[in-house]
Amino acid sequence: MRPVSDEVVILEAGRTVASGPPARILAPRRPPKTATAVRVPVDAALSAAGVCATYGRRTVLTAVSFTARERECLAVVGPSGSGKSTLARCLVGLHPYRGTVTLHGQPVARATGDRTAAHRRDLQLVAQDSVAALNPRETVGQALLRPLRHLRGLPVPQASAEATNLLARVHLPAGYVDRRPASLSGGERQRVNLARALACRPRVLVCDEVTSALDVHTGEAMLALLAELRRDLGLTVVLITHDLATVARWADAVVVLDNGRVVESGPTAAVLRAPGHAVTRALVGATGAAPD
Ligand SMILES: Nc1ncnc2c1ncn2[C@@H]1O[C@H](COP(=O)(O)OP(=O)(O)OP(=O)(O)O)[C@@H](O)[C@H]1O
Repeated sequence: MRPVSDEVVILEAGRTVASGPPARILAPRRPPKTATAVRVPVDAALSAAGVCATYGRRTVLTAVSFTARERECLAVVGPSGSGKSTLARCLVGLHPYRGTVTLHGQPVARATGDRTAAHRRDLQLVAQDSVAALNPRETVGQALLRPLRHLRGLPVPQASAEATNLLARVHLPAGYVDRRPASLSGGERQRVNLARALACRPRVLVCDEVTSALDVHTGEAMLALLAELRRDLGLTVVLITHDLATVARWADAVVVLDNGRVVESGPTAAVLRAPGHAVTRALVGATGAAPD
């Protein structure tokens, strides 16, 4: 087709976004060099593409990209200070970032306040510090009722019944609805935390060092519970940890962060058998996590 006008104007939402000779404006454009081309698998549950984050002027995450497939346990590992918790906070909208986070193919807004209610429900964080995460003045029942009433919109009788179901789901007795956080063990508090995240019926859980404050036995029980929830509820779990022994036992795939960058990623068995980066080798060496 031969252009017949001297100038083309492109309007978007009533504003001129481009104008000029047809040959320039209508020519197919190359993607900008800074764009991150990411191929996302069809069964992707959560994807990060080129995520960058700062604290003030200090960059702590640089172009972090990965994909967690549906029902997968994807571990994010790295040394202390490598940016794991910051990444967890970016994923759930608690820390500002550049780049794209996609949930089941839909880009999510960068701040929790701007996210759709569905995105806020679908993507839940279980934080490391179960003491700080729970209000000491609230009973377990009150902590569970809030998301059930406000995010799920359940009336009180159904919300109360569902609170009991959630406690059963995390293997706690129904009578715990009347307990307060101070009267719970660390493992029990972390289960309440998990039950509260489950109250939203999420599709993806981001678990930030959820076992680091627990003894080995209680931590294993928590990881076994997460595996059970993946199987029974079809959840995808992003497991943030510094412990490669945990990764070896529970994760399908792993992303290794160092100094805010992804230095290695892939299926757990392959990465641990032949770690390609010095940081991964050091983590494997520290925990003796290499598979048989
Ligand atoms: N609130 C903050 N203000 C300024 N810098 C911060 C803040 N929180 C974290 N940082 C810095 O950002 C970097 C990444 O921290 P982050 O907590 O994300 O790492 P991490 O891998 O989770 O570490 P750890 O395993 O020790 O918990 C670190 O250098 C840390 O000092």
